[in-house]
Amino acid sequence: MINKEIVSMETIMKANRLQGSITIPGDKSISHRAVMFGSIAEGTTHISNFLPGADCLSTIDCFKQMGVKIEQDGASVIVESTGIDGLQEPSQLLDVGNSGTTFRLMMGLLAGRAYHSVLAGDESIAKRPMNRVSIPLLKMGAAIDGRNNGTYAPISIRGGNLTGITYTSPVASAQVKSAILLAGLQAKGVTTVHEPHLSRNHTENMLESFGVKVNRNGCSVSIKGGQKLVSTNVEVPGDISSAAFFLVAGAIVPESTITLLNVGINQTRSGILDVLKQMGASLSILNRRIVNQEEVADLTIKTSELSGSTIEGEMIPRLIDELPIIALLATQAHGRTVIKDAEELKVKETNRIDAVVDALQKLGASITATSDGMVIEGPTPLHGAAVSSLGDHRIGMMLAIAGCITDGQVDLAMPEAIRVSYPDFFEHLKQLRAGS
Ligand SMILES: O=C(O)C1=C[C@@H](OP(=O)(O)O)[C@@H](O)[C@H](O)C1
Ligand SMILES: C=C(OP(=O)(O)O)C(=O)O
Repeated sequence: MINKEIVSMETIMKANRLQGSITIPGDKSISHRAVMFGSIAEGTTHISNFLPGADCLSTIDCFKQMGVKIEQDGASVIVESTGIDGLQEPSQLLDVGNSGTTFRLMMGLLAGRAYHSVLAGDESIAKRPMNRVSIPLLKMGAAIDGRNNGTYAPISIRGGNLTGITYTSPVASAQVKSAILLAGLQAKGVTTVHEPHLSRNHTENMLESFGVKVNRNGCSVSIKGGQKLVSTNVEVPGDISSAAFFLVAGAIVPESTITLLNVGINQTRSGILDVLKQMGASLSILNRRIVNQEEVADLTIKTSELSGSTIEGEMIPRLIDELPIIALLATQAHGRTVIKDAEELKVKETNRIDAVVDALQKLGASITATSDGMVIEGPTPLHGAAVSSLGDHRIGMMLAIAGCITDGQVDLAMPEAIRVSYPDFFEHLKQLRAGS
């Protein structure tokens, strides 16, 4: 969120070209889950290529506070647990920092624990709706409260004694689905979640790796309570949501060729690849392989002639976090791009419809907000301006990539927000500018 006092500033100048290859850091969603599931599985879990971003470090801190032994050294993590019943009642508030994923998945987990806990986070977290998770967890029998009748953090939970439910979620949200499944794991009977479109399925994939049986049927998933997780090793693939910034950079900066190594391309996450192809980008998907139930590939992108497109419906959950950078891509495409069915953008780290539209308008883009997305006309030359990440990592990275094509520099306030998901972002951008 906007601080009155600007902490720091990053200046980004136009790039003549971007060349080279980057190994994309670990996936944020999968890193969170590896720590969480390792912490409730009996035994030792070794995690490699863990994302040491601020959000995932918050997840580690929360479990350490509940007595789990976790050693983290960069991208390598060792979790030692006696199982879910070994999690101790936290004596202090659990601080998730800026991480919605930590908050909502922990709500589901703590709903099954027969003790008291309180979850809180930063200013942005305090504005994000948590009732999407409190409502189903209350139905399962947990006692949950928070500001505005359990809607906003801090949220207090007194868990235990849960009964399985069948829940139809009004939103396609992996955080909601995962929270209910984690509560369901500790509930009597079977718990089923139906969602309007399939959201990312890393929870289902990884629960299976930890020995839990999960039944999937289209947009529905069921789990039987009482199953125990058995520790395993997790190799985290690179994060496609981080790769997206350099995919777009490669497509819009002149004379560029960028290769991104080790990128997770799970079908429920790879909407950005479909959109790039649909818009005419020169994109190659190479060396496809499966790592721990997750598909991985190397991606090469070149400067491309692009045309506008419509992005809507079931595609939205497959690229929800990529929409800010897709908006930038659309400013350089011929014709109109329409993004709809994306109201969820309003409840992320910022209202990402307003944040994207305001910032890109400052740079000279032809972009307007709609009630459920945005409309962009292109191509438009962009110019430099003073802008801010507003404390939102994805807005910060989008603006840094915009600075690579603007006439005149982009002065980006609050660039430190980027540490949440991509601590090496500016280093990687520098390497590509240098053509290494
Ligand atoms: O489950 C996850 O790891 C995430 C799910 C998505 O949120 P929603 O579940 O709110 O769609 C996504 O935006 C977030 O960055 C990570
Ligand atoms: C929305 C995001 O994360 P979270 O919900 O975990 O804060 C994101 O990474 O873009």
